[in-house]
Amino acid sequence: MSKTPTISFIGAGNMASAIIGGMLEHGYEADNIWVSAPDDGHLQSVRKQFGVSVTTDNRHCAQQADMVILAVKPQVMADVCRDIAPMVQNTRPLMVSIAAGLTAETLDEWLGGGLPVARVMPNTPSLVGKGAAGLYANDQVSDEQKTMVQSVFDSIGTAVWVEEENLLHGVTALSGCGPAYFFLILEALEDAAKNAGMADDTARTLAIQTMAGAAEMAARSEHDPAQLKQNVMSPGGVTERAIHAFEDGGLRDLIQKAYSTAFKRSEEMAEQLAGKQ
Ligand SMILES: NC(=O)C1=CN([C@@H]2O[C@H](COP(=O)(O)OP(=O)(O)OC[C@H]3O[C@@H](n4cnc5c(N)ncnc54)[C@H](O)[C@@H]3O)[C@@H](O)[C@H]2O)C=CC1
Ligand SMILES: O=C(O)[C@@H]1CCC=N1
Repeated sequence: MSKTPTISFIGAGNMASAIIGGMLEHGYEADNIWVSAPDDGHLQSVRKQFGVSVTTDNRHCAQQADMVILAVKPQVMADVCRDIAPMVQNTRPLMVSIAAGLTAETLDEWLGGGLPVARVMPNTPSLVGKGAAGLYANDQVSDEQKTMVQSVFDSIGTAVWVEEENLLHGVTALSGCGPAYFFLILEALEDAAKNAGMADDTARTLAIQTMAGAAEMAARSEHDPAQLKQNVMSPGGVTERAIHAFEDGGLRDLIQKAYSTAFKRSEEMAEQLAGKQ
C-alpha cells in the first residue's frame, strides 16, 4: 500500500469537512481524497474549499479507496451501505464509520458481511488539528489497516483505541458531543459579559482566549483541574463567589445529567437503527 492511502468519504457535511480540512493541513494530499454526496451545497463546498475529487456516485467513490469513511447521518446509513455493498465486497477496503451509535456488526451486515469495519467517534475540532477521537476495530481489521486509520486521526488530533465497542457511547457523550458543551459555555459567558456592558468583540476575544488558555494549562500542568481551579480562587476574593454560585446552582449535577442523557441516546440509537431493515 502507498504511504498515502486513497481515502473516500461518503457524505460531505460538518464532520467530513472537519476531518478533510484537518488532514490537508497535516500532510495528506487532496489528490488522494474522494468525496461523494448528493449534489448540494456541501459537495460543492468541499470541492471548492479543499480541491478534492467529488462525485455524486457513492459506488464510484467507494471503488477508489483503500479506506472508505462513512460520514452520513445514522438514519441514512443503511441505504448508503446497501447501495455500495456489491462494490466493497469486491474491493474490500477498510470501512470506517463515524456515525454515532451504529455498531460494527450492524454496519457489516448492511455491507454484506465479512468486511473489515472500524468505528471512529471524532469531533469537529479535527478541522484545526485539535480533534479527539475514540477508535474501535472488528476482528477483520488488519494491523496495517489499524495503523492506517490511526494515522489519519492522529494527524488531526488525538486518537485513542477502546477495547470494547460499548465504550464508544462514553466517548460520544464526552468528546464527540463535547465541543458543543464548551461552545454553550462560551455563548453564556459572552452573554453575561455583554449584559454587564462589555463590547461584543471584546467579550468574544476574552472568553475564547480564556477557554483556550485554561485547556492548554490543564493539558500541560502536573496538577489536576480541581487544584488549578483552587489556584484561581483567592480566599474571600472574586472567583470564589462565582464558583459557589455554580456549585449552589447544581452545575455538577446538570453536567452529569447532560452526559448521561447523551450516553443513553447513543445506546438508544444503536438499538433503534440495528432494527432498521
Ligand atoms: N457533527 C459532529 O460533531 C459529529 C458527527 N458525527 C457523525 O458524523 C456523521 C455525519 O454528521 P454531520 O457531518 O454532522 O452531518 P451533516 O448533515 O453535516 O452531513 C451529512 C452529509 O451526508 C450527505 N448525504 C446525505 N444522504 C447521502 C447519501 N445517500 N449518500 C451520500 N451522502 C449523503 C449530506 O449531503 C451531507 O453532506 C453522523 O453519523 C454523526 O453521527 C460524529 C462525531 C461528531
Ligand atoms: O449529535 C450527534 O448525534 C453527533 C454525534 C456526536 C456529535 N454529533
